Amino acid sequence: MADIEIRNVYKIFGHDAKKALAMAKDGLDKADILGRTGCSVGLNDVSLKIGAGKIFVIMGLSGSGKSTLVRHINRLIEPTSGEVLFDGSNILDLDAKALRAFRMRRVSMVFQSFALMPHRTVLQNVVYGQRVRGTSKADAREIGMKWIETVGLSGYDAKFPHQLSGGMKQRVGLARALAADTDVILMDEAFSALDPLIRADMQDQLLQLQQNLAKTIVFITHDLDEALRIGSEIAILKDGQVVQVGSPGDILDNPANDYVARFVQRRQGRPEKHD
Ligand SMILES: Nc1ncnc2c1ncn2[C@@H]1O[C@H](COP(=O)(O)OP(=O)(O)OP(=O)(O)O)[C@@H](O)[C@H]1O
Repeated sequence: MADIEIRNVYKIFGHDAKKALAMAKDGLDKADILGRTGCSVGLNDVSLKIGAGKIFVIMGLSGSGKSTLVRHINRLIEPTSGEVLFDGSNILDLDAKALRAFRMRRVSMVFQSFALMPHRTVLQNVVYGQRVRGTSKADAREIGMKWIETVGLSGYDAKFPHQLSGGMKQRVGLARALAADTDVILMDEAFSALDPLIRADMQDQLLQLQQNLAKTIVFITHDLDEALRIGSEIAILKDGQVVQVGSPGDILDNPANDYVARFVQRRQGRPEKHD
């Protein structure tokens, strides 16, 4: 189990990050800062607490900062300013060796693009993390076969990624993250490339698995329906800022502002409110 705290994180992309950071802290908006400095504000004073053992969804439109935010949790991206705490320790303090161990044992990631190794079989892909950390071939095989079966891919262990459909590839990605047995799984638009029925199946399967696993899952999506379906808690991002955090019920019943309300109205098929 692991809980994560993101504290006042800013991420500025571009050469004049210091100037842009000061402007963001002064409350200038993203477009203004881009115009004046050429820097893109990826995240703007994001603070979030992600509780252990839950599915926490980060939702927002394209460019709102979802991928940038989730990549801070395994330090694929470092903040321009702010802290990322994992069970109370700042992961920015980890040295290279500790960071490798952290990525191997504590947090794994499932990508929209599957990111499977094409010349390795399903089983080899699934057990890769276990093998890297020194698990014997026999033990890794046992772990791998268990997860391959759990995600519904029995009989496909010796196939190569190109022999699988998109939905099957994403099951391999999920089995790989589960086999790595980390406390936290980051899922970046993991189901977005799948067609609607397969996507709904994968959502169901994730919810079902989670009942037993109780992992800390951070799930990114641009789809409110998906967020409401699988999230215990949902954070909505706009222009790198958190505009609302709440349960699915909170988001539906009490949208924090017009931006969130428009998502909810669109979902319910009502005409948008203009005032
Ligand atoms: N490497 C980078 N260099 C420059 N700007 C970047 C970089 N990565 C992200 N950005 C900018 O940061 C902002 C947030 O991007 P991010 O990819 O996190 O959004 P997103 O919500 O994940 O979008 P999408 O749903 O399209 O993946 C955008 O304005 C983007 O242009």
